[in-house]
Amino acid sequence: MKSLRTFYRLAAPFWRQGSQWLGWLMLAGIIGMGLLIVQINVLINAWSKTFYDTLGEFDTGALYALMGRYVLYLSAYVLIVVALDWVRKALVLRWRQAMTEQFTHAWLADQAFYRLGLNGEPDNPDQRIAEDVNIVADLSVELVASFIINMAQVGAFMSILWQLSGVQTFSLGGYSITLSGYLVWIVVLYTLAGSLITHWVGRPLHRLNVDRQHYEADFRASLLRKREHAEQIALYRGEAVERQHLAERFQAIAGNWRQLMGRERNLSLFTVSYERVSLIIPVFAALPAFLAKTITLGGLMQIRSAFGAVQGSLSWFIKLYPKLMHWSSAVERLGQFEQAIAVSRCQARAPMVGDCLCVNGLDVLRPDAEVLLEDVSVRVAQGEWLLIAGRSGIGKSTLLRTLQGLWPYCRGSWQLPPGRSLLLPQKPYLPSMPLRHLLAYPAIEVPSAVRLMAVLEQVGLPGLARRMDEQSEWSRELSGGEQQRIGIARALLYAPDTLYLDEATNQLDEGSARALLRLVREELPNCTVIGISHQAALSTLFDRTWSAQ
Ligand SMILES: Nc1ncnc2c1ncn2[C@@H]1O[C@H](COP(=O)(O)OP(=O)(O)OP(=O)(O)O)[C@@H](O)[C@H]1O
Repeated sequence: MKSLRTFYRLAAPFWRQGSQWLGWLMLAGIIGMGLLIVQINVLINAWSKTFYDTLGEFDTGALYALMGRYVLYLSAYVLIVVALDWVRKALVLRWRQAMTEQFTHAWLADQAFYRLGLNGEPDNPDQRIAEDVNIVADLSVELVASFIINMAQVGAFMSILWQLSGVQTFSLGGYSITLSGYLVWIVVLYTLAGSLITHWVGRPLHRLNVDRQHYEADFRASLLRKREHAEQIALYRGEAVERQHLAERFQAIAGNWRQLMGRERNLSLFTVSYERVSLIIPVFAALPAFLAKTITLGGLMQIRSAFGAVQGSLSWFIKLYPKLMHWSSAVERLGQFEQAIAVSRCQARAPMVGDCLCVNGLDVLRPDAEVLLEDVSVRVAQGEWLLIAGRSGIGKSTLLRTLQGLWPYCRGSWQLPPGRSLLLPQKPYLPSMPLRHLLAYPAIEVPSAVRLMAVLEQVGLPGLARRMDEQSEWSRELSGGEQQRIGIARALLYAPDTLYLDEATNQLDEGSARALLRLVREELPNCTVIGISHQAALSTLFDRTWSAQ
C-alpha cells in the first residue's frame, strides 16, 4: 500500500501533464492491443474445441480449413505482440525521460545535490536517477498493462468456464449440494490460496531488493572513486588496501545475493509446484463428466484451455511477484530520494540582496550544532577587497559556503551585494570537456576564440591556446598551479560583480599569485573580492583584513 502511495506521488507529475495525451494514447494502445490478444485467445479456445471434435470425426477436408484459420489467428497474434512491445518500449522511454528530467532538475535546483552530500543521505543519488527511474518506468508499464490484460482475460474466459462447468450436484457429509460453475470456484479458491502463500513466502524479497540496489550502487561508486583517484592511489601504492576495500564491498553484495537466492528458491519451490498442479486440476475436475459422456473430447480440451487461461491470468500476482518486489524496492528508493530532496530544499536559505555585502550577528555551526564562528558581523563596500584571516580549521571556507546559501547549519542573517558572483575554490572543477567550454564555465555562452586566447595569455597559459577544442582529462594533466590559473581565467571571462577566492592561488608561488591577483584588480576594477589566503605576500593586495575568531 505504501509503495502504491509513493508510486502515485512519483508518477502523477508525468501523467497529469496536459501535454501527455500521447502518453495516455500509447497506454490505451498497449491495453487495446492486449485486449485484442485476449480476443484471439478466446477464438483459439473455440477453435480448439472444433479442431479436436473434427479430429475425432476424421474429417480431413474440414481439418485443412481449420488449420488455415489457425494460421490467420497466429499471424494476427504475432503482429499484435510485436507492435505492443514496440509501443511499450516507446512509452517507457518517454516516461523515463520525463522522470529523469524531473529528478535531475529537483536534485540540481537550489544546490540540493550539495546539501544532500553533507550528511551522506540518501546513498547513491546517481544510481537512483540512472537505474531506479528506469526500473520504475519499465516495470510500471509492464505491470499495469499486464494487470488490465490479465483481468480482461479472466473476464472473457470466466464466462466460458462457467458455461462449461454447467450445474453439478455433489454429496458432502450426507448432504446433496447443487453448484453452478464449480470449475470457476475451484480456480478462484486455488489462485487465492496460491497468492496468499506466495506473499507469505516472498515478503522478505522487498527488503532484500532494496538492500541489493544499495550494495550494487556502493560497489560501483567505489570502483568509480578508484578511477577518479588513480594517481593518488598509485603514488601511495595503496593497491592492497583498495583490493581489500573492494572485496569487503563485494562481500555485502554476495551476502545479500545468497539471502535473495534462498528466498527465491523457497518461492520457486512453491510457484513451480503450483504451476504444474494447475495443469492437471481441470482434467481431473472434468473427468467424471467426460466419462459420463456429458462432454466430448473437444469439450474436455476446451475446459482445460479455458481453466488454464483463467488460472494463468488470476495468477498474475503469483507469476509477477519477484518483479513486483523489484518494482516496489525501486519505488521506495525513489520515494526516499524525492523526500530527501524536498527536506534539503526546505533547508535552503535564499540570502537577501542589498546594496553591499553585510553580515549581521551570524553564527556558523557544524552539522552537530557545535559553534564554529560566533556572532560574525562584517560589511564590505562595493569594489572593496576584503581578506579573511584566521587559523586553519576555524571555519573560513564554511563562512563563504554559508554566505552562498550552501551551508544550512547557521543562525542569523546577512545580505549579498547585487549582480552575479563567482567562488573560486582551491581545487577548481575541471571536468573532461573541450577547453573552450572549460574556460567559460559556469557560463553557458562561450566567448570568442580571440578573447579566450587573450585570457590564456594573461594568466600564463599561452601553450593551451592551440588546444581549444581538445577534451582532455584536465584535472589529471594540469599541475595544481596551472589548474588555479584556469580558475583565474574563468573569473576574468565570467566577470562577476563579487568574487570569492577560497585559497584560489595557494598552489602557486607567491610572485605568480600576486601577479594574478593584480591582473584581476586591473581587469575587474569594480568587482568586490572576498578572499581567504594563508599566503602572507597577498595581504597587501587587499584593502582590509578581517580576522575570524
Ligand atoms: N561537510 C562537513 N561536515 C562536517 N564538518 C565539516 C564539513 N565541512 C567542514 N567541516 C568542519 O568545519 C571546520 C571548518 O572547516 P573549514 O574548511 O571552514 O576551515 P578553514 O578555516 O577554511 O580551514 P583551512 O584554512 O584549513 O582551509 C573543520 O573542522 C571541518 O572539519
